Amino acid sequence: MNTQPTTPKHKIAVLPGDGIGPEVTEQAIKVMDAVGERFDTVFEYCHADVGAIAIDRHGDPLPEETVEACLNADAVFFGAIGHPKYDNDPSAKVRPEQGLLRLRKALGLYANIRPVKTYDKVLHLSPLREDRVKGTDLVIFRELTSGIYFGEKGTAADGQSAFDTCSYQVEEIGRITHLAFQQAMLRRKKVTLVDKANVLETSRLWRKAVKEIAPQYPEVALDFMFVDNAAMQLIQYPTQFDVILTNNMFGDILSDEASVLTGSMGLLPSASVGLHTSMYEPIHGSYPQAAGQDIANPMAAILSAAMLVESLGLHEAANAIRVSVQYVLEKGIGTPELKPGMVYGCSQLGDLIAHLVAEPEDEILVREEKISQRLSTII
Ligand SMILES: NC(=O)C1=CN([C@@H]2O[C@H](COP(=O)(O)OP(=O)(O)OC[C@H]3O[C@@H](n4cnc5c(N)ncnc54)[C@H](O)[C@@H]3O)[C@@H](O)[C@H]2O)C=CC1
Ligand SMILES: CC(C)CC(=O)C(=O)O
Ligand SMILES: [Mg+2]
Repeated sequence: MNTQPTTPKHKIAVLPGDGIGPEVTEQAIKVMDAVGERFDTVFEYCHADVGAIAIDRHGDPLPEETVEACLNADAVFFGAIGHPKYDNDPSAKVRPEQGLLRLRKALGLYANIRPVKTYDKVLHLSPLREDRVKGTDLVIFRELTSGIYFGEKGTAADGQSAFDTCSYQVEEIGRITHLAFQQAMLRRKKVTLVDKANVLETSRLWRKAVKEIAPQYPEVALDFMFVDNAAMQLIQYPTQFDVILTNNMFGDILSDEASVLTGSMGLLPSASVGLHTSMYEPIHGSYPQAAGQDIANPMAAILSAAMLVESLGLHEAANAIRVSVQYVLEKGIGTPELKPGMVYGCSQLGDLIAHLVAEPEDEILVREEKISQRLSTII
């Protein structure tokens, strides 16, 4: 009888999408393969189409086989979708974004978790004052399958008016609220509900529903902030936040804003979780201006891969990825949008981070040598 332990295998559905999506996804996969080798884990990938590429190939931004691939996987890695030919055509009936929204719904991904953390040694990457961003460590819990992005919408026949409806059910608010409070219990025990309860009925429902749940977590302090103020406070005094809980649209907007604290949209990862397979995706879009140029920052995608790996229980592997990304940034290595003088390409960074995660953390000196050796072969 063969008593050899078998190498664990994880099935990952990979949806590269459009624009820079395929480029950053390729780097994330490189890093996952490297970390898998080091920690004796195999990732088996099943590629599937979503977004504009899926419209081109299948006439549908979310073909049924893509949903099947996701439902049959242990986790989904998603790049980005979106193409200017649809962004510039308001009358387009089928749009890449519908693929993403439908996928979130099909997988029941009601919570999008977006961590925002600055590292002391790379505070200078932020365009904001270092003393303001120092110590930022917050996480946004964005409701992801309801609200105004999913409400009834339409345009009048004469083209003179249009509407989008925002509606929420108490149950939809409750399930993400529990996740946010559970996360707060593991952190600094503070939840800030961001809403517009001075104007919006749905926001008043959020306040009521969240207040009713809060007593189940007596150690967690709950406070409330209107979204316009929150947009300002996030830049002015970001360290006041621990867990931000908010609806779909406010979370979408505030998290792009929050990326400025760290220095780039290309640095923020996310996890979307809910009823079925979880999905890991950078917060950025398809950044079409950069597509095919090898200049997009792959770190958001690579850090999303770290969240994916973590979700599979591979904590050391996830940590190896995070440590390597941080190390590279600390060494002043990055894509051009981060700072003048950072001139590395998307694939160079993927190669470098894959190389770093492949071996155990060495002493700094050994790493220094490894970095310069590696750079000399990939530049
Ligand atoms: N999750 C998704 O797939 C998303 C898709 N979109 C779609 O993406 C397309 C472009 O939308 P935009 O509003 O321009 O948002 P975007 O996120 O693609 O880009 C906005 C800006 O962020 C910066 N940026 C984004 N990703 C970066 C990266 N990896 N490295 C360095 N800089 C980066 C660039 O300065 C870029 O101009 C649209 O079609 C939109 O619908 C937008 C947001 C999310
Ligand atoms: C299609 C959009 C809702 C995507 C987006 O901006 C996001 O999820 O951050
Ligand atoms: Mg967004």
